[in-house]
Amino acid sequence: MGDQFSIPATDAIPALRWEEPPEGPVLVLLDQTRLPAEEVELVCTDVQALVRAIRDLAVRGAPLLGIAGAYGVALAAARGYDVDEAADLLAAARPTAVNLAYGVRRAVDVYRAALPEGLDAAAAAVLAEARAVHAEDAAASASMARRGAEVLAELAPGGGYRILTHCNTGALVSGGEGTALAVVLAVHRAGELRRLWVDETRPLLQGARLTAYEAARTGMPYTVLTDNAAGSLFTAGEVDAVLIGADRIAADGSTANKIGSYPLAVLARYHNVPFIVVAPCTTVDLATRDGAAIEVEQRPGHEVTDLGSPLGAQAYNPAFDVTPPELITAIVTERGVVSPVTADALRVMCGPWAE
Ligand SMILES: CSC[C@@H](O)[C@@H](O)C(=O)COP(=O)(O)O
Repeated sequence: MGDQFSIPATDAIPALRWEEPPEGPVLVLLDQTRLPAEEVELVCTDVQALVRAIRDLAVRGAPLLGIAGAYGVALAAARGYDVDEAADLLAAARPTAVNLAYGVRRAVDVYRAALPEGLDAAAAAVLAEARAVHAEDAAASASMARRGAEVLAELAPGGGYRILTHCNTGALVSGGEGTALAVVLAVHRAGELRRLWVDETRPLLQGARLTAYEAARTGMPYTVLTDNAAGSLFTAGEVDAVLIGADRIAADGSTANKIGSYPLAVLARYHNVPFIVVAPCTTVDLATRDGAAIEVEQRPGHEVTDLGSPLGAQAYNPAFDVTPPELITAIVTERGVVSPVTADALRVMCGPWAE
């Protein structure tokens, strides 16, 4: 079994970092299952521990999973484990966010290419690659924030925005400030955020716990609502735009994101409100043809029934749903914006490496 232990978190609260204490390299994660009640870090000394942290959602969110996957391969290499076996375990830890497989593959490719120079050189090369994946995501986040704020101004002119978001897409899922929440933060810094509506995001409350935590830390005006209150909010004319992230965007623009995203897209269309997806090109998977081809992770039923269902109650608990491209007003990446969402425009923006 993998080795994990907990320590109090520091002030800076990075979602993840690499450390090299005398006992050997470790990957330190902010344990997102314990936020906001406790800021505690989880120290992973081996790949099994990291895989468990990924499955338990201690580390989560598509871009961060890619970063964690790359560092996981680096950890295996640095500690002398079987790198191929570690890579397989990591890539299979969660199936929907394509970033995880992407980060693992990038790290393994670099490891294999460097192996003729020796094990130490290969371990150093793969760590450098993991750091590059991390840094590139930070840069992508900054670019998405800028582009997203511009798109919002075009699609919903007027400023003073009331933005509805779902799940958690901020610094907790990124090497930088995140995806959709990075855009919201840019709007807030520009003095144009009237209100951030935070869907609580059942069953694991990534909105009520994590987005609210980030909104509070950054001083945004925010309000948490139950997922099923969103319709009333639209009816009341209280939403100017919906901004969400993505776990996988198929070649046709179909977008898998946290369960409950698709109903928001339907509501947004009915109420004529822009529905904007913000994600790096590492989330675009041109090898996945369409929404039906996206594997949706099914989570354990107790996550749904724990709140008081009778013992033995069955649960339907998909982690994600898929929004078809025709319901998405725009997809914003670090490379540009597609609106309307078409397969050709996506390929031009994120190909050829996403293929
Ligand atoms: C930039 S994060 C985009 C998505 O990864 C996010 O919205 C999401 O659905 C995360 O789901 P989670 O199950 O918490 O990993």
